[in-house]
Amino acid sequence: MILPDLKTRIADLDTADIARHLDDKGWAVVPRLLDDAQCQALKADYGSDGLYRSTVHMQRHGFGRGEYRYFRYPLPDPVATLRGAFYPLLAGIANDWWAAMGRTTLFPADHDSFLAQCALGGQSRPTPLILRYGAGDYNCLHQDLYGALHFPFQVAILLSRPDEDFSGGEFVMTEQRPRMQSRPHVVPLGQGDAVIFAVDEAPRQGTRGTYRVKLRHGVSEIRHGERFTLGVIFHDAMWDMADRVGFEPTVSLHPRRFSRPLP
Ligand SMILES: O=C(O)CCC(=O)C(=O)O
Ligand SMILES: [Fe+2]
Repeated sequence: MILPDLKTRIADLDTADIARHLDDKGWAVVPRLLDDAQCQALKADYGSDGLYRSTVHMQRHGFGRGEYRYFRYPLPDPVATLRGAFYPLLAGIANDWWAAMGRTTLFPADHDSFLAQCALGGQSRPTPLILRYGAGDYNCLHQDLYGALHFPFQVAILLSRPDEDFSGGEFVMTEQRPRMQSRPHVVPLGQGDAVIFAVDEAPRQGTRGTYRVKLRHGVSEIRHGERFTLGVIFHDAMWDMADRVGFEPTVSLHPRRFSRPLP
């Protein structure tokens, strides 16, 4: 089922404004994308075992503390609508970023074609997920890379109310910069807000051309209550379990400077 209102809302978003925020910070917020009822329904479905292909206890893998569940195909709504509607909006920005970083592959305009590319490379397990944290839980800085192929953006939607359902539990990102100290970001989110953010690398303009920064995201400790998030990742996964990348390299990023290709 496609949710026409949600689909139209996403299609009507100001792509240029989102691109500016992503270029500037590596993330952009869409306020109140899901309403209370949609957030409640997603949270209530956390216990519906049949919707999920696997459940991950983060502590067992050293990913932090808390739990998440990967949806199985076919994705339920609004997850399917969100994934299908955000992809075309972001594919153009993704192609601009890839070109700025000197990469030649192009992202197709529709999500089904991109998923077909993932499947050809052995990545066919669905990656959208719901995360649940209680008091004392947190999510270590990581990247949701599940194979050789990845789409450069993902979306997370906060399903709980800050200060009412939970306190603490802020969505954080670090931006690792070549030969510079890392820059922290704390993204302010209310219930139903969506944050679009960079999965891995982002291009930045320097005085000597474009350079790359590496982004990781996570969640600070929940002080009280319960916090749920819906995560929408556009590439499918090669692995069966919760593989994700989070290790800090022990050496600084190789600078990899290059210039924007000529038009
Ligand atoms: O709970 C959060 O806000 C972070 C979710 C996350 O790591 C993701 O959606 O990939
Ligand atoms: Fe994540």
